[in-house]
Amino acid sequence: MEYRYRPSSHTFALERKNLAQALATIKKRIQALLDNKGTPVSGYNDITVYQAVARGQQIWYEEWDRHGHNPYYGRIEYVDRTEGEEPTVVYVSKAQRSLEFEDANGRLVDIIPWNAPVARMFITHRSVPGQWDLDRVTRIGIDNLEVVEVADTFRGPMLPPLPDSEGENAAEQLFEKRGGGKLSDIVATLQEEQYDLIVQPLRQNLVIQGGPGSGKTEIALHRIVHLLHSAALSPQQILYLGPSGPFLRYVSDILPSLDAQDVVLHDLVSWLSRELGVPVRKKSASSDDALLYDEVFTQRLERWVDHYAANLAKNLGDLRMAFDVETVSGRHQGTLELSSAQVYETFATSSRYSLRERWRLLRHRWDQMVETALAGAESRQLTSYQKLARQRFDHWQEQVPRVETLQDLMAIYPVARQEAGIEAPFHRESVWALADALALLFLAGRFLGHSQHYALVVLDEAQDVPAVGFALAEQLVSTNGSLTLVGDPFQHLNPYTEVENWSEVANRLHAQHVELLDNYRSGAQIVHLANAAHPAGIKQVPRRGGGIIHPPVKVSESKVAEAVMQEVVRGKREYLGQVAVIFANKAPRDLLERFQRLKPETIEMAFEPENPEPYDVIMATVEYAKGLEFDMVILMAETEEAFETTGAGAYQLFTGISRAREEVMMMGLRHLPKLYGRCYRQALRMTKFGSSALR
Ligand SMILES: Nc1ncnc2c1ncn2[C@@H]1O[C@H](COP(=O)(O)OP(=O)(O)OP(=O)(O)O)[C@@H](O)[C@H]1O
Repeated sequence: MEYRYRPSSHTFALERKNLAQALATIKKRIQALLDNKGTPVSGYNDITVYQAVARGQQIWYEEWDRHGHNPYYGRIEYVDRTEGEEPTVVYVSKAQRSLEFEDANGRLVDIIPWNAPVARMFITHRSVPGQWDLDRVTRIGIDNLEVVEVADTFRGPMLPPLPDSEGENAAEQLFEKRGGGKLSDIVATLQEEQYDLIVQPLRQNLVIQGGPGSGKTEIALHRIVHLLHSAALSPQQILYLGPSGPFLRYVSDILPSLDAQDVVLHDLVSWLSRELGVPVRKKSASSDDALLYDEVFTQRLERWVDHYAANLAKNLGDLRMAFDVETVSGRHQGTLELSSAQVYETFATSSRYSLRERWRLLRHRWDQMVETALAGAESRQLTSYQKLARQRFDHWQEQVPRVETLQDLMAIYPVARQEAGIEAPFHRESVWALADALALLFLAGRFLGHSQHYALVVLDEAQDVPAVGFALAEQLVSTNGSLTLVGDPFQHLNPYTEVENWSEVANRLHAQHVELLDNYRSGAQIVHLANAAHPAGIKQVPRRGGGIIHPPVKVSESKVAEAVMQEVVRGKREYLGQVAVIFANKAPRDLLERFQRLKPETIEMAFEPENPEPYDVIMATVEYAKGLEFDMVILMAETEEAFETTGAGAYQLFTGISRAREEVMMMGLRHLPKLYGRCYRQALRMTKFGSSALR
C-alpha cells in the first residue's frame, strides 16, 4: 500500500514549492557557470587544480543541464544516528553530481545520486541499523516542470496518521506500460535485488541468470553507469558484448540517459571480427561440432597450449655461452648455461603468462645471468659479451617455430582444434564460425597476450555463447576488475549451448550467482503462458497486470497474409509500441513479400532490419528477436515442427512468447500448433483458479 496525496493537499503544495526552489537553484547555478561567475574558476595558481575545477564545473553543468527539467524521483526523510535526532531530508536524482538547495521551509537539502548509499533506502524502505532510521519515503512524479504526483511509499511507525483531507491509501503502482520499442532507464522503480547487484563492488564477478523480462540487461547497464562513477572508470575500461546490432540499438538509450555518454556497446560477432581482422559469422559451421561449444573444448585447448609450451622447451635444449673477462680482481672465465630444465620450468609451469611473456621471462633470466656472471668486467668487454649473449639467445630461439602474430596463430589453429578433439574438419574459409573465432582469440590470449584488458567485462545474452567465449571474457578482465555474465540458459536457441544452470560457471569464477524470477516486461497472462511453455518448468512471477493471450489458429496458405495483416493493423491501432511477427526458423520469402504488398501505406514494416527503431512492424526469426520486446507478438509457425518440442522448438516458443508486453497470438501455417495450444489451455486454467495474483 502507498499513501497518495491529493493535488489540493498541504504536502502536494509544499512539494510544488520545493520543486520551484530546486529548479530556480539549478537555473541560477547554470547561469552563473555560463557567465563564468561560478565558484571559483580563477584564483588558482596551480594550473592542474584550475583545470580540474573547471572540468568538474563543466561536468556539473552538462549533467544538470540534462536532468534539470526532472531533477529528482522523490525524497527520503531519515534520522542520521551519528549526527543527532534531527531528521535529514534528501532528494534522489538521476544526476551523478549532488546539488544543495534551500527548500520551502528554509532548510538546506541535498539532491543526491540514485546510487549513493543513502539512496538505497529509497528502494528498500528499510532503516540501516545503528546508522540511519528511516521515517518516510516519497515518490514525486514530475512532468513538464510540474509536480504531477506525490505518494508516500513508506511511512515509519513514528509518523502521525494523516487526515483524510490530505490523501488516501492506494494499491502500490505496478510496472505499467510505457510503450515504444526501446529499453529505458528504470532508476525510479528499481527493485532491491536489482539495485544490490548494480552496486556490487568492482571486483565482484556476477553471474546473473534470470527469466525473460527480469531486468538482466537493465541491471548490467545500470552497473556500468554505477561503476563509471563510483570506481571512476573511463569508458574505455568497459567492454560490453551483446548478441546483435539491433539489440544494441534497443538498449542504446539507457547509458546516455544516465550520464554514461562514451561507452561503446559491441555486438559479439562484429567485435570479434574487428579484433581478429577476419569476417565472423554467428551460425556454427556444421552439425557435428557440438564439442566446440562445450567447456571441455576450452580445457583441451588449455592443455594443448601447455603441451605446446612443454614441447618447445624440450626441443630447445640448453643455451650456453663461454666467457673470459678481465675484472679488477683478475681474470674471470667460465660458461653460462640456461639448462633445458630451467627452460622447461619457465615454459611449462608459468601458465598464467602468455607464451610471449614466457619468452620474455626467459630472455630476462638469461640477461640477468650474463650481468651477474660478468659483474666487475671492464665495460667494453661487458658490452660485447652482452651483445653476443643476445645473439646467442636469438639464434637459440630460432630453432623452434615462433608464434608472434595472429596470422601465425591462424596457421596453427587447425592443429589446435584437431588436437582438442574436434573431428569435423576445419576449412580455411574466408569467414570464421563464432566458436572458432572465440577459440582463436582465446588462444591469442594464451600465446600473445591481449593488448588491452578491461576493468569490467559484460557478456549479455550469454546463453548462446560457446563456453570458450566465457573463458575469453575471463581472460580480458584486468587484475582489479570483474566479469558480469548475463543471460537465461532456458532461452538458449543454439542446440549446443544447453546449460541447465550456471552454478558451475559461477563457482569457477567465484562469482555471486543470482536467479531472478520476477517478470517486469509482460502482462500477467503472458507470463502464465510463458511459464506453461518453460522448458524446465520454472515459474516466473508477473509484476504487471493484464496481458492478452489468444488460442492458436490454423491458417491456410491462401489466407495467411490477410490474417496476419488484419492483426498487425489492429495491433498498431491499439498499442504505442511495435508489433512483431516472429517465425521459428525461417520466414518464407513469398510470405514476406505478400505481407509487404498487403500492408497499408501508413505502416512501416521490415524483415530483420539492422536498425529496428523506425519500423512499426518487425518481421523476424526468434534468433533476431532475442532480448528485444514488442507490445504485440504474432508467432508464425511456418512448419509443423516450428515451435514444437523437437530440437530447439520449446526454447523458441518460450523465448518467442516472452518478447510480448501486452498481447500474444500464434498462427500455424496449414496446421494447428500443438505445444502452444497446450500451454494456452494451461495458462487459462492458472488464471481461472486465481493463481494470477500479482506480487
Ligand atoms: N525495476 C523495474 N522497473 C520498471 N521496469 C523494469 C524494471 N526492471 C525491468 N524492467 C523492464 O522490464 C523489461 C525487461 O527488461 P530487460 O530487457 O532488462 O530484461 P531481461 O531479463 O534482459 O530480458 P530477456 O531475457 O528477455 O532479454 C524492460 O522493459 C525493462 O525496462
